[in-house]
Order: sequence, then C-alpha cells, then structure tokens
Amino acid sequence: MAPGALSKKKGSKSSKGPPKKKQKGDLFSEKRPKKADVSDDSDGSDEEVEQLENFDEDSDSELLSGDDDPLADDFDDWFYVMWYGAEENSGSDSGAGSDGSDSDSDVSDIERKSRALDERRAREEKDADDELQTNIAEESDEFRLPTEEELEAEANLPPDLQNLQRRIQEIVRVLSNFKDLRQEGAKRKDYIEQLKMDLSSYYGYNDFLIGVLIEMFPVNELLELINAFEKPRPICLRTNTLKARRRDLAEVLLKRGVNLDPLSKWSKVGLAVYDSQVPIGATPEYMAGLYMLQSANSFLPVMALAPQEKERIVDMAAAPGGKTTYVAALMKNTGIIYANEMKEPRLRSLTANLNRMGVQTP
Ligand SMILES: C[S@@+](CC[C@H](N)C(=O)[O-])C[C@H]1O[C@@H](n2cnc3c(N)ncnc32)[C@H](O)[C@@H]1O
Repeated sequence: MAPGALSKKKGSKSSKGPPKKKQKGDLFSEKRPKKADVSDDSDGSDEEVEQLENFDEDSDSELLSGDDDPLADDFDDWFYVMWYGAEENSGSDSGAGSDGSDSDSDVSDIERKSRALDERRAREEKDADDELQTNIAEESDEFRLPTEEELEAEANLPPDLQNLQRRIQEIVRVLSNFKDLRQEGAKRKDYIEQLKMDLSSYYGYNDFLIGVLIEMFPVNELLELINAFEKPRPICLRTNTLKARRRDLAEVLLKRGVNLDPLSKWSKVGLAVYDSQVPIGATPEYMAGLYMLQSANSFLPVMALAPQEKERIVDMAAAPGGKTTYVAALMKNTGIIYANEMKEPRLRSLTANLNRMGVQTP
C-alpha cells in the first residue's frame, strides 16, 4: 500500500474511529489460513511485510484496547505463526501460546516479535549473501573454455541459449580480470574467439559485424551495447518549431490521451510516447504539421550539423523528410536546402511532409 494511502487511513481513523473487524477482513480474507497451512510458508515475503505494515498501521488502538475484539488474540497468534512458523510459536518464549493465553503486555509482545522478525531477516540476508558468494566462487573455479570435442558436440545440437548466455558472461568476467581469472595456458585470443562465436550464435549477428564491434568496444561495454540493441526503441516525435512549442504540443496531446514525456535532456524538441488512446500519426496536430514522427537517433545528425540561418545544405537521401524538415526548422525557413531523393515514388512522401510541416518550397 502506498504511504499516502496509509496516512490517509490513519487520519480518518482518528477522526471517525475504524470499524476494526472489517479492516481485518479487508486485509486478510474471511477464510483465514490454518496454522499448518502457513507454518512452512517461507516465500512471498514482500506481500507479507506489506501485510505486517498494514497490521501495524491499523493496530495501534487495538493494542491498547484490544479487549473488545474477540478475534484479536487469535489473529495475533495466526500472524505470529505466519512469520515464525508453528514450532517457534509453540516455544516457551512465545507469549502467544496455543492455548490463547495473553502475554503480560501486548506492546512488549509486538516489540519482541518485531525484534525476532528483524533477527530472522538478518539471518536470511546473511544466508542469501553466503550462498551468492559460494556460487560466485564455484563458478569462477569451474569455468573453463570448452574443448574442441565439446564444441563439436554443441554444433550438432540446437543452441542452448542458457548455456551460451552463461558462457558469454563468464568470458567477459574473465577478460575483465584476465591475470587472475584466466585458465592456465589459455590466451586472451582464445577467450575472444569463443566470445565472438557465442555472441554470433546467441544474438544472430554475422562474424563480420561481431568482429568490428569487438574491436571497437571493451567487452563489458560491448555486452551493454548489444543488450541495448535488443530493447525496443521508444516511439518519438519531434516538435516542429516552425509551428509549435514543445510544451504546448505536449499539453494538447496529453489531453487527447497520449502518454508522453520530454525525450531526454539532450533534446529540446523531442517527446517520447509511451502509449496513446489515439493513432499518433493521425491526430489533428499531426495533420497540421505540429510534429514529425521521428526516431530519436535521427535527430542526432542534424544536431551535429547545427544548421544556421541562411545556410545552403544538401540532404543527399531525403525521403520521407525527417531530417530535411528538422534542418528547415533550425534555419527558420531561411537559406536553401537541396533535398535529393533517388526513388520517385518516395518523393510524394517527402513533398507531403514538407508541405504539412510548413517548409517553404520554391
Ligand atoms: C533511410 S531513408 C532517408 C531518411 C531521411 N534522411 C529522413 O531523415 O527522413 C533513405 C532514402 O534515401 C534514398 N536514397 C538512397 N540512395 C540514394 C541516392 N544515391 N540518392 C538519393 N537518394 C537515395 C532512398 O530511396 C530512401 O528514400
């Protein structure tokens, strides 16, 4: 539950007084789990923590005046079992015994449970950390490059993507600390060759492209880059500053149900579109030429060129005119742009966009 929701609930409680049993019913279904059902439930901890927090939020007054609630002890007992398990609950220090006897003080009972919960969490975190360290140690000890025979056997089988991915990660790890992690007798070249093969198989790149990329980037950056290539690009639009300001455009589109944000810090005209209730390429604003649908990377050559007013610029491959219209906007419809397009049919989309976006044509 969001903190806002909690504080609102708390506020309303102090003014009106809560329907206590109903709140419990809201938090936990009518059919409450039996102790045996929950005693070995060790996962789903986020949900449980949230429930615990809800309980704490709701229960201040109950702790102090719980007598009027016949479910309170039973609930408390169930909750304790939920967190610590039946065995712990039945221990002599539980204070919420299976016979339903009350502890000396409800407040100290909760404090004790809370302490026990903290201890248990700390134990679990330590166990998880130990396990992770053990796995890392085991993996680093175990990893070795595949032998020729193993590679031959692999070649006769469909690609094992999980294995490939693991090997890619391992090779990158070894290459990033080659002196300490390399296999005895193995050369950096051997790892690189294997990495090239695995990247080609895993991502479906050809040898040439992988070869070029591996020469251009350190391996960990290369992996980041390739993973970024796998992600779908956001839909972007560029505000046509010949006709509109980005803020005004964003406002109108938001009202139409287009969910968007400024593209990024590096662009003052781009908007990233997450989703839309209307076809983004057919809004009245689009028809009126207030924006161009254009991928963010296509802004960059024009930004790098930084066209100035009254310049002469040649766009060598222009249709459908994303960059031509951006250049025209930056030049504020001054100067001359030579927009070349080889394919005649594509001239139609180029001309249509120039007209729509208000680029002055001869
Ligand atoms: C990727 S699109 C260009 C996109 C455009 N620059 C934009 O920002 O909207 C490539 C265009 O270049 C055209 N083209 C390719 N080779 C060309 C050439 N030698 N001369 C003129 N146009 C060419 C293609 O027909 C195609 O329409």
